[in-house]
Amino acid sequence: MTEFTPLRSVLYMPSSNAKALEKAKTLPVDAVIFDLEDAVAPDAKPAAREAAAAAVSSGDYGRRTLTIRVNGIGTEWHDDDLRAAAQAGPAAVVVPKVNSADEVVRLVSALEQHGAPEHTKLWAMIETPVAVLDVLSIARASARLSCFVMGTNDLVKELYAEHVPGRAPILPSLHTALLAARAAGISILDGVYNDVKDTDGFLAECDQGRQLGFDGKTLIHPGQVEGANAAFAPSEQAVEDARGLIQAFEDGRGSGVVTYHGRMVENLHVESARRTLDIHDAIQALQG
Ligand SMILES: CC(C)(COP(=O)(O)OP(=O)(O)OC[C@H]1O[C@@H](n2cnc3c(N)ncnc32)[C@H](O)[C@@H]1OP(=O)(O)O)[C@@H](O)C(=O)NCCC(=O)NCCSC(=O)C[C@H](O)C(=O)O
Ligand SMILES: [Mg+2]
Repeated sequence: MTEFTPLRSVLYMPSSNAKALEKAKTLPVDAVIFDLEDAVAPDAKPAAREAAAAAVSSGDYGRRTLTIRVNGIGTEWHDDDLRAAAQAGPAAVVVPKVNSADEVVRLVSALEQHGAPEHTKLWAMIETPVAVLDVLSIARASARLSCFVMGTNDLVKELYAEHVPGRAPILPSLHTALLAARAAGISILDGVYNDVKDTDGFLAECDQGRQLGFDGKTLIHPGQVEGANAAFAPSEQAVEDARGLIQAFEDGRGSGVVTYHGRMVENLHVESARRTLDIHDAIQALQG
């Protein structure tokens, strides 16, 4: 058994879109976010809430990690969404625009009051300036908080910034959230890429997200799934290197440092290599 749950590809879909809900059963996504927030029109929200809860309870999505994104704190739909999501018992309830540790504590308490099972975690979206500025305390607010999800559209909007290749305007925010997630030992997912027809731009952003340290990427279209799965999985070369490096270190047992293919190897590199193999094994197990 491995402790990793792969979250390479995490697909949002409007819970009001029956076709999309059906389609997701056939897609090789690691996780699904049944959305009740931005992608659902106000009139459609009650029916979408029911559809999301039914989808989670259906057992029709195989090994995919299922989550529900509720409407934000303070909106007219939030309480009903949270209750329905808690009772459906998905892997996580995703809450947009979480702004403080206090909000996390209150969300967790509400989930518990609504009878959420223990396996239902909280995923907090980091998408406002105040959240970024307080992100470490948010990350540490509750053991039930297991993942950050970057909301890069809202972040760009709130900063009066622009969407540009390379994402320079929001890199400080992405780095800060990553630092907090790693310090707290939780997962963190990159934001979405809006242009569903721009494959090159999307793949470049996946590579950037992996290099920064994200565990995976949130997606908005089935055409983005394959690219994210490839980008956030260790390559064959990386797996081979990890095995070779560990072997080289074990062969040199007793000496704290060896070389592998000319590169210095110390215990910290072995730990990284073991993590690579754990992620690889978890992905293999998912596919098996
Ligand atoms: C972006 C879209 C509106 C495009 O829709 P459409 O033009 O219908 O796409 P296609 O015709 O290419 O679709 C082909 C088939 O795939 C299905 N489909 C499309 N999108 C999804 C999906 N997300 N999940 C599952 N299935 C999907 C179509 O039904 C077609 O099926 P078929 O005919 O049977 O072959 C659309 O992709 C879409 O609505 N995407 C999701 C949008 C969304 O959820 N937005 C909210 C989340 S993003 C966000 O808010 C992030 C954050 O908060 C931030 O601040 O950044
Ligand atoms: Mg948002």
